[in-house]
Amino acid sequence: MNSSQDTIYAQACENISDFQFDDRVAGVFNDMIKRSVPGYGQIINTLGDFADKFVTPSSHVYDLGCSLGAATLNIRRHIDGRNCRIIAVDNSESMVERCSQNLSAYVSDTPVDLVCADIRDINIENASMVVLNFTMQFLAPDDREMLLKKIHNGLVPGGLLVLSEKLTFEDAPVQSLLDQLHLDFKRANGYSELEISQKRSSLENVMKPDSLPQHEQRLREQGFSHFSVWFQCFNFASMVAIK
Ligand SMILES: C[S@@+](CC[C@H](N)C(=O)[O-])C[C@H]1O[C@@H](n2cnc3c(N)ncnc32)[C@H](O)[C@@H]1O
Ligand SMILES: O=C(O)C(=O)C[C@]1(C(=O)O)C=C[C@@H](O)C=C1
Repeated sequence: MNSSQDTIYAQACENISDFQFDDRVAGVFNDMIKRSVPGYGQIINTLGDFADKFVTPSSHVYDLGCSLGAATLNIRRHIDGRNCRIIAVDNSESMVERCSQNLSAYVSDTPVDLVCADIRDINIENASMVVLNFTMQFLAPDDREMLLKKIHNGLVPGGLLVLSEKLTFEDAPVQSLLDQLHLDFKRANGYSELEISQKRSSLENVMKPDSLPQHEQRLREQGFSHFSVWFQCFNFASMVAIK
């Protein structure tokens, strides 16, 4: 997947505006997320392995907040021949436009409905797998419960939700340690102190991470019977919840 280098926060800016998934971000997103989220590549690859195990014939797979289609592309490779349909949803027109180009670069017999919409407004039905890969953290906290309820209702029995999120920690020294390790990861990937601090300010009002206990409690309250963290690196984790 092509992407220019992310230099969005490289120049000092007087007023940092709230982070948006606009055309500028979409154009560098592949580079941005790989250099910002430790374990992103491994998570994307493993989504294909989950699909192998969970996606049942003639069912639906939902990729909610699909961005450039990295998750959809990987899952699709694993489920060809199962008569399934992937519904990939994002409310950023720039992301959807680029996602469409990325999807058409590969041949597959699994149709993808690429929808430019708010994930709070779509129907979920006959789903054997739903992916929320670093998307729910951008929803208003009050909307998360309703989204997870809708996902639970739309999953078939034994269906899988993969939920990846940035985390907060109730223990202050742990929070500080994992935050620092994440900052070191960004520095090692070539981001300057200015880039790191300007991006942090721009995300402050729009990205509201939860703690692991909050995630587990909310998922169980919405009816998920099985829950585990399957991957964690610093303050980023990916969880599985099974209906
Ligand atoms: C961090 S990115 C997700 C990365 C992507 N899932 C991946 O694995 O490469 C978050 C995405 O969610 C989308 N998004 C945020 N809130 C949304 C909403 N309410 N409805 C639909 N898409 C949303 C953004 O436009 C953005 O593309
Ligand atoms: O927490 C940060 O510093 C991030 O950059 C995280 C994060 C994310 O988790 O989605 C935020 C925005 C971009 O989508 C890429 C990465």
